[in-house]
Amino acid sequence: MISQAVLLVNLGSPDSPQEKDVRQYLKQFLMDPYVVDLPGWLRWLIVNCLVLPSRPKQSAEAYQSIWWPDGSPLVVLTQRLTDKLTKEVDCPVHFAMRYGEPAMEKEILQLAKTGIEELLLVPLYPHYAMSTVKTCIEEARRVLAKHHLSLKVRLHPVFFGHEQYISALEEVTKPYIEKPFDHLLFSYHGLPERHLRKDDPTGSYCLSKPDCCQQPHQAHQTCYRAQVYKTAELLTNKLGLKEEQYSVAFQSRLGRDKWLTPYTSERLVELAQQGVKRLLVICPSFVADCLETLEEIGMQGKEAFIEAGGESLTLVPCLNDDAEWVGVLTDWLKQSWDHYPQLDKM
Ligand SMILES: C=CC1=C(C)c2cc3[nH]c(cc4nc(cc5[nH]c(cc1n2)c(C)c5CCC(=O)O)C(CCC(=O)O)=C4C)c(C)c3C=C
Ligand SMILES: [Fe+2]
Ligand SMILES: [Fe+2]
Repeated sequence: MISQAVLLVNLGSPDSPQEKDVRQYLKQFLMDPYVVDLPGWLRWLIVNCLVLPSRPKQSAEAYQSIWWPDGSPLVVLTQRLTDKLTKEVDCPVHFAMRYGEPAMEKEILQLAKTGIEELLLVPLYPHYAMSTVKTCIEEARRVLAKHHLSLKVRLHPVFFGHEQYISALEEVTKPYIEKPFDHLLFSYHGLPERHLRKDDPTGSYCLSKPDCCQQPHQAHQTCYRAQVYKTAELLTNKLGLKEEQYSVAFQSRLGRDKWLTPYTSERLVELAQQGVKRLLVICPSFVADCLETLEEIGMQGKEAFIEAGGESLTLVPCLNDDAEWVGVLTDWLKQSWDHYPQLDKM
């Protein structure tokens, strides 16, 4: 039997909600070439001259409004999930964050020192994007090369359409749709449209026509938009919702580029103006509640919706450390890992 370990990876948070820690975190995050995918000198200029002078103060206030006594909700919830999985799975289960602490480098090194031979990297993102999954893969590759580690690293694939993932989402959503509501909004984290084109393996399919994501195509293996629409379609089918009962929008736009549309901020106002009073919002691009769900939707979004004439905005919680989700991950981790691709063969 070879010795194995699991490393769950999520995005990460600042060390504290203080402005100086938020600045350091934003700097590391936004200097990542898979996030701000511009030539190095231009990225440096934008991050240092446009973002860092003002954003840390604004983001720190947002973080302060959702921070928990034991830390950032994203980190605390990922820790709780890890603790529950540790009790179910026979090998060590650790978690790391792509930005901030616990850093991927530290966790991979710590596991390598225990003498494990095989590591399963599980990016906690249902949908592929270069700013999430790809950057985790590249960071793992960098760490392996830097420390000359001969560890076999396998990658858990994205799970946007996996039946068990959809069932876990159904379980957390059901109690909310059983009460009266007018509309369910799927609010996914947005991306610059350019990222979709860059990741398109055919080089020409993504965004070539308005309904490109609705036609089956090999480009969808890395098409974030096609994948998020698939999650919405599968979940609403399971919940038995009609097309007019739900819609999809994209949140958290940053900068002046064109991001995926429609924007959540605009859609919330539109829905209120169309007469929607009781709105449910679900955010399936996040597996754990975080700044983007608790503050952007649960606070700012709610205020905007009510100001535009809506009556209530209810946020459906993320999967977090929900028992059904723990069961699904346990199943995936206990299966044979042979079919998970090896990083050095990808
Ligand atoms: C779920 C997938 C995510 C994608 C895709 C993503 C892309 C992306 N994000 C930014 C910029 C920011 N995102 C921020 C916070 C944040 N983003 C995600 C996830 C995705 N990002 C999460 C889970 C969080 C919350 C972290 C937490 O601590 O709770 C932030 C920081 C906060 C702020 O200042 O608004 C920024 C900045 C870009 C540019 C991008 C794609 C190019
Ligand atoms: Fe983000
Ligand atoms: Fe597409």
